[in-house]
Amino acid sequence: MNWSQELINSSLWLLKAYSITLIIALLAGWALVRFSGWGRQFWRLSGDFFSIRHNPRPTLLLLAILFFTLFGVRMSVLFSQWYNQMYASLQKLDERLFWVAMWSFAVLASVHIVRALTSFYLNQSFTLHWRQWLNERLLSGWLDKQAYFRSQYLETPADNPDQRLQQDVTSFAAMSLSLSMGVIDALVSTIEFTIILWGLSGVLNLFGTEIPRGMVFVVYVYVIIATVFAFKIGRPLIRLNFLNEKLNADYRYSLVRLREYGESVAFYRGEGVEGDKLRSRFSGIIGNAWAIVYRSLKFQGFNFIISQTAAVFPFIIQAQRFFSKQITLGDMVQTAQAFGQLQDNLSFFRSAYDDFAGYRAVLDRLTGFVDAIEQADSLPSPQISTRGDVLTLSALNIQTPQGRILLGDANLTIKPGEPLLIRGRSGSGKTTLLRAIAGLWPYCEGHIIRPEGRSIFLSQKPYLPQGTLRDALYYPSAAEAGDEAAKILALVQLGHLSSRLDENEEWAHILSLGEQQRLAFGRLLLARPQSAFLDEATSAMDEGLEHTMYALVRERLPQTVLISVGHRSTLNSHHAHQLELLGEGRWQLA
Ligand SMILES: Nc1ncnc2c1ncn2[C@@H]1O[C@H](COP(=O)(O)OP(=O)(O)OP(=O)(O)O)[C@@H](O)[C@H]1O
Repeated sequence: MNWSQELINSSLWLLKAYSITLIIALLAGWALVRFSGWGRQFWRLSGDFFSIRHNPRPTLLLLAILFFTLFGVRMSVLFSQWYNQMYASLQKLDERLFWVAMWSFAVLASVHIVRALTSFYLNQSFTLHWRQWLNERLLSGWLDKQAYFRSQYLETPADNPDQRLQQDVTSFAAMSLSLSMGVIDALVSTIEFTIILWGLSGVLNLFGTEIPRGMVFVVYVYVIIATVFAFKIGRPLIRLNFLNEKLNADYRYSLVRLREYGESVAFYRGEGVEGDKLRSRFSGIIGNAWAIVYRSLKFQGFNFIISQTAAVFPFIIQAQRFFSKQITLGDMVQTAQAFGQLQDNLSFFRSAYDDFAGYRAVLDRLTGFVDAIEQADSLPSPQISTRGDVLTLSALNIQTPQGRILLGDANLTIKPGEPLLIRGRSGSGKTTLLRAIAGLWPYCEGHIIRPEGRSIFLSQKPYLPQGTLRDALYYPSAAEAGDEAAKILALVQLGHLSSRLDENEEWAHILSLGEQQRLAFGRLLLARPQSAFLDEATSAMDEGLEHTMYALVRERLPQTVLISVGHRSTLNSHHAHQLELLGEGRWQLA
């Protein structure tokens, strides 16, 4: 191998291949985005990531990855030539040439290792950045305008958002890159190795017919026939693997549910029913796994036959030309090697077809998720503004999603120091009125003016975040060090917990419901909001505790506009006014 010449040749080859591939890839990319449904889906998800104005880095990285992919193709061509040279030296018993070949290999292998590692690093770095970017885009869309909550009102809410955010985002980035670069690699390699094989092949005598360059045609026919059969035998595996994912996810979900509702199941002694369900789900997984095993036996069996035959096939075809001294041993070995490469590259398109079906499912799930976010954002929202220190409802109408009127034309003003109690029978719309005031209920018209400053909503089952008790007490603000938290705990009669303020526990499972409700009152006292909305927030307390909690709030937060929802008559004494929801939208203020 003439190194300086090879360096020039390879550089020129790379330059030419890079320019041609880049132009074709750009044109193909443009046509796919323009004319194919999935191309459009791809661009909708990630077009902004490739915006050079925003950030040129991803595009530059991609250009570098393309370069190293083509470099890889060139390296395999050089290795193929090396095989030829090496075996030629053995055939000629030329020791000098043999050692030259060994040194050449050292250089080639070193370049190959550096190239492969650089390529690996660039690929990983690009996929990680892409994944980070897409995760952030979807996560902020999901959180910012409360789509995670409001999307439940859509006709077709996005199922399993957790899977879409975690698994699909990961697969999208990795598969987009591996499929696109895989296609480029396979196409360029196919062209290169077809050229090599073309040069090595002579006239093939097949059943008395002479086919010039027959070897090249034979390899294509061989691979096409093998591909068709492999496709037919392997096809059921796609569905079985998909089913495997789904059955495992269902089993996991049932196990998580058992943990979540452990206490209720234990009280009911429901282990039998739960066990039956878990076992039946698990046996579904095992049944499917056996189907995969049997199908894989056939599939792998076929693949073994094909690959074992491919190992000797090119030798058989070239044998006659070798023994009649038309080609060297090097040519013979290079033929086998090029044959193998070509077979690999052409097989790529068969396996890519399967991957592509999975990729389209990922695209559908992710664009469905973006649709759900956009639709949730465009659901109507009540007009809410903040002004002064009173709460005003003007001409407020609230309906259910089905159009049943819950509150008709409500007009009222609530001042600090004059708390309002909302009453009404179950299902009359009390909680929904609070949701409307919080801006969470899309099905309402009218105007809501909330006092300026912070609002706090306490529900019957308070939300406790993961973390320490201190985090739970300050939620959603950041926890503060110091002994104010302990003082507040004592006030809400949770003094026995003050030594455990900084313990990381599943507090939602440890604290009783009454304790959780008192913790929520502590949160209210710490946050000192301008308005507070309490939805059956004392339902699990006895009347004495309820009295203490309300007395605390009224004494410590006299400037807070307070609205409660509740059924108990003991609540009356803590509220200056009562709003009674009478059904069909009628209401009465007392
Ligand atoms: N997401 C929803 N989709 C459809 N209907 C809903 C939804 N949320 C609430 N509703 C309906 O709206 C009505 C009012 O519900 P809401 O929870 O406000 O009642 P409530 O007065 O607070 O009842 P309770 O005293 O039992 O807590 C109910 O008929 C309920 O079924």
